Amino acid sequence: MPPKKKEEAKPKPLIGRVGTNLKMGIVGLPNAGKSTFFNILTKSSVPAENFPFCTINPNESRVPVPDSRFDFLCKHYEPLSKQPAYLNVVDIAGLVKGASEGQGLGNAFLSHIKACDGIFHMVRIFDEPDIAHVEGNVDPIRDIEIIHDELRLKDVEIVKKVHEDLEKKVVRGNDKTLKVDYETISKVMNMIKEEKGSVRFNDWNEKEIEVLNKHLLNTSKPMVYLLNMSEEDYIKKKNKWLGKVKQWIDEHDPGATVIPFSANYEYRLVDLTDDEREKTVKESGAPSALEKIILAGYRALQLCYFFTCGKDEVKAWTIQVATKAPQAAGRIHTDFEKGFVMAEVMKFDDFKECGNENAVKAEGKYRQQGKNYTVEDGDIIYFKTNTGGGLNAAKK
Ligand SMILES: Nc1ncnc2c1ncn2[C@@H]1O[C@H](COP(=O)(O)OP(=O)(O)OP(=O)(O)O)[C@@H](O)[C@H]1O
Ligand SMILES: [Mg+2]
Repeated sequence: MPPKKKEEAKPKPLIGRVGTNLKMGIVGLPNAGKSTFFNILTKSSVPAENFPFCTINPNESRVPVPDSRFDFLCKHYEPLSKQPAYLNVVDIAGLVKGASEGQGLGNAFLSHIKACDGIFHMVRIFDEPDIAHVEGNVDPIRDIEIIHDELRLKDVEIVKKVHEDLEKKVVRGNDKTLKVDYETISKVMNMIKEEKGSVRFNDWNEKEIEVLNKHLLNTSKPMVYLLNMSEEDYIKKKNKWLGKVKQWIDEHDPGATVIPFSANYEYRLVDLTDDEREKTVKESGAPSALEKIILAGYRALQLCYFFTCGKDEVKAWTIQVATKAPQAAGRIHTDFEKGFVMAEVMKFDDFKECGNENAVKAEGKYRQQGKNYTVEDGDIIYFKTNTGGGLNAAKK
């Protein structure tokens, strides 16, 4: 008897919006360093001033995702056009205690967060007497708790309404089609009613995730903590809050990415020429944390990319993790999804090791994959499609 074909584990759907145009929002108290960080990321000219609420409208930017594999491919193919993957980042005005009840920019700010898919949580651990702190003094744990609380309280407000509405329909109206919705939302309500409760901390099943994705709650968004320290502390790798904040996060948000950095130091580095930057980093012994931060944001959104390569273009195509080959082809053109025949896939490491496509083929490592193939990060792909009658190798 032939061996039973192993069932491929179906990946769980992701919590959040479906798509590749996802965004990280920078969230934190006023004067935490959000706009400074945004400016560094984009080198754009958002005002970064020493007064609260200098960012009134959300500012959005696209930041190239650094990747040595992409650089290698560009060097190899010397293409006319180079298209890296991008991370979308939004600078959001500072949130204050009571925002969920309309304090500060209140609800406007919270609706900006709603439009984001993940959060860079900017935490001020720099002590700088000239830069005002809305709460009067530097205390990052209190600040983190304020942000968590406001995000949670806004969710409570939203969920309460949804819950009441579902209760009417399911309990009183006996509408069975909304039973899962009602049960899931009741579970969410019990969870976030509690102080420090968060949707993201629970392990939801597929049906529940479908319900959650109708509401895109704040506390379901992945969070990357950025601990903004003074330049001096960053270079010395010492700060009195660092240990305490990490411990708090370990306890209350286990598994979250935490990156200490210094917005001031990065701001200085970003204006230097490559040579000057290299010299500064060598002298200080403190490398830039920017690449790490961008990658952490990209990963938090559960995005990855495959490459298409040729003399015309080397391009990284963003997809959500666990995307199948036809849907990945659909990123290039919707016709490629409809007319998908196969994906010819090289692994980047094989390509690097062998030196060129023919050598990869000769080694038998150039693989033809069908519609059930799950594209992996860094795959180099040629799609074959039957659009237009014939069989086409489709790159772009
Ligand atoms: N690591 C740091 N050390 C010292 N000063 C810093 C650091 N990071 C930022 N600053 C300074 O703090 C001030 C406020 O920064 P920024 O405008 O970026 O804050 P913000 O979080 O965007 O505030 P708002 O919510 O009001 O928009 C600026 O003067 C900036 O130069
Ligand atoms: Mg700002």
